[in-house]
Amino acid sequence: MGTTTTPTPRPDWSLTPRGTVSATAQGALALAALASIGDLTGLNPIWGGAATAAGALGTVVVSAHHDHGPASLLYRLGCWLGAGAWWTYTLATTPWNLNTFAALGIGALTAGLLAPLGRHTPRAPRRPGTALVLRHTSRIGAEWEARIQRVCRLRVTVTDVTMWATRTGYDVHLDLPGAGSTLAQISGAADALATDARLPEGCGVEVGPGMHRAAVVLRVSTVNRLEEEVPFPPLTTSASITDPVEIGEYRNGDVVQVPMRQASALVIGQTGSGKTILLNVLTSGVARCRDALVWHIDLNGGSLSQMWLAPWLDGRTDRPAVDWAASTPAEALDMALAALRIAKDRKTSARKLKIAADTTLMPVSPDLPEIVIFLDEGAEAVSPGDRSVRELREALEEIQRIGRDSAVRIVASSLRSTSDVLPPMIKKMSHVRIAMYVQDQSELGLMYEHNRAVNVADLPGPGCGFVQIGQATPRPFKGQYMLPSTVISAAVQIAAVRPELDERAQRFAGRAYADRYERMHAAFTDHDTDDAEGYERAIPAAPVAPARHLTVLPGGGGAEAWADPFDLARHRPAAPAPTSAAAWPEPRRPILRAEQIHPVNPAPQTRPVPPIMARALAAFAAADAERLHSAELADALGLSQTELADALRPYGIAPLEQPFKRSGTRARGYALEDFRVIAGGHTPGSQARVTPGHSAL
Ligand SMILES: Nc1ncnc2c1ncn2[C@@H]1O[C@H](COP(=O)(O)OP(=O)(O)OP(=O)(O)O)[C@@H](O)[C@H]1O
Repeated sequence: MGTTTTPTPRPDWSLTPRGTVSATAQGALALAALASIGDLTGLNPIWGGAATAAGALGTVVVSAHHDHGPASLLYRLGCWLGAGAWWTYTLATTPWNLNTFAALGIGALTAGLLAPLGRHTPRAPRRPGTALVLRHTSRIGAEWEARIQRVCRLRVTVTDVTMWATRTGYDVHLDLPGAGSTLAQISGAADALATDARLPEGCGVEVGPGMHRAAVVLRVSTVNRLEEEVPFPPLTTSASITDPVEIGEYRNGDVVQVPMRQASALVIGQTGSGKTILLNVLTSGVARCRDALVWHIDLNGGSLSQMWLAPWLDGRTDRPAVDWAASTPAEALDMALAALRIAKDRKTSARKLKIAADTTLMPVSPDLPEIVIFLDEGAEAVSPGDRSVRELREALEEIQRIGRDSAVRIVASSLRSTSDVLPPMIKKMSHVRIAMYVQDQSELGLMYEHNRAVNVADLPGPGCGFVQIGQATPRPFKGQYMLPSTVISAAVQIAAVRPELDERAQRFAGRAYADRYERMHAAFTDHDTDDAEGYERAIPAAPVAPARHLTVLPGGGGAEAWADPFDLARHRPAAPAPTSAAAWPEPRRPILRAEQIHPVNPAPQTRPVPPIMARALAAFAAADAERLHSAELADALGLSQTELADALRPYGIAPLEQPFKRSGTRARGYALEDFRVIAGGHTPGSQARVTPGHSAL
């Protein structure tokens, strides 16, 4: 058994204080020694004052550096000032009397008793980003912290609140508390949070990821912007399919950008939800690209393709804007099989191109364009229950499976997303999923796998929808509003500049593709309007830059020859000119501005003023105003703003582009002049009367 030896502790002769008492005693003795030396050497008291000031300043700087708390700083400052004052006093007088040493003793005792205050106590940790929260938004941040605690039982930290540029809402940035909390817990409670915040009807809370896994962004809308119209912007034709297609706006004013180079898309929506208008916007977004072609499968009586083909059917363009449109299941099958052959061929034939471009994705170009097949309400036509269309369905499904790299993509639309009408594969393979206005929550549930962030209450009406891109949370948006006249002028513009299908693909597409124009002409001319004269009037003679000038065509005749409201609607301003003026057709009739025309004598007979015009004119008269805000006019006519816009659209009357101020409020609205013109009144200073083909815009 061995013995253990305990090492003898070595004596510690250092002057380092062992505790509060020794530190206090050492301090007092050192001070007394300094006072004695000062007295013996006759040191000037000014050095005492200087040493005190330097010590106090050093204490402040060092405390700030070590982030000492306020109590610690005050204690250290107090010690320096007390000791310094005592020493300076002894230099000015003498330390050798009882009172002076009594003061030193009391000072040392006080410093010893208060010593715990001097310990290093760092400030309370600052909540990340709290300093960034501006004063006027910090109240909002505090409210949301309390709300999330109440509704989700999570103690989150709001790090920032930013107002939207549109002033119609704000973003709340927050950090989750950890301890197993996830973004899903908050997004699942989005509806409850919106209710708790008492947001107005149609407004809501969108929950999205932040900069890291524990960061969350709440997009809170406080004004229902989805009720406002998003006009279709002027069309440009130099885009590439590798750029996303813009289809509308989110609540915060951000543009909805849909990637179309690699993604297939699915659009659902009940009748009247705005599907066709959205498909028109998507068609223009793809067809305007220098490296993409649109093919339509339109088994729905031509409701999608008709207007895109109209300028070509009418002989105004040499080729249609839409490269191929199928109106029968047989031709749709020919199209799908042709696209499939092209996709398969490109898989191997594009290999050299990929190596040359050193890219893993087939590079598209005007010489090798992407093909996007639009299937208008055709999902039903390829529904799983229908055996007769099995081949078409299988071909489309295979394109979705293999056509990403080969740049053959599908945009399918359907009334519903249930598996009895929509092949599950088409839904599964659609990277972009858009659900236009529906009344039934279960429809949205089926489309977005019952994502709890998706609520039918967030869609105030037609033209609104949810869009989901990839795995992102579906977000409400308002689609761009594309009018028939805009489609037709876009078709003219696109037909002039779009690419042709590459020769190799044409060979793989076969005879069905080579003969397509004849069949399209026959099929879609059949659907054309009998009123050729009226239809010609609807086609813009030449594109004009959007401007709210009164444009009147010369003419005469009786009131019976007035333009149909639908024609008037189609004479709205068109998009800007295509790349070359030579591409434009000759105008049928010269277009003159109001100030350029001579008065026309009023016709003896006049058509009765439409009731909506009469009531609107009365509302302007009652308000004694030349302009009225949309809300005011809608109220006066007992309509909602959307109903008012819908009622006036056939007459070509739309709100003024620029908002204006009335009673201190700035908003968009209508001009009396527009109603006067349509109602057959006289524009100020003019005797011009609207005659057939006249446009009020
Ligand atoms: N983006 C929009 N902005 C404003 N209103 C819109 C918009 N989209 C659609 N609407 C309104 O909804 C109506 C129906 O639109 P659209 O014809 O596109 O619907 P749909 O779903 O194709 O209907 P259907 O299946 O019956 O043809 C339009 O006449 C218009 O009043």
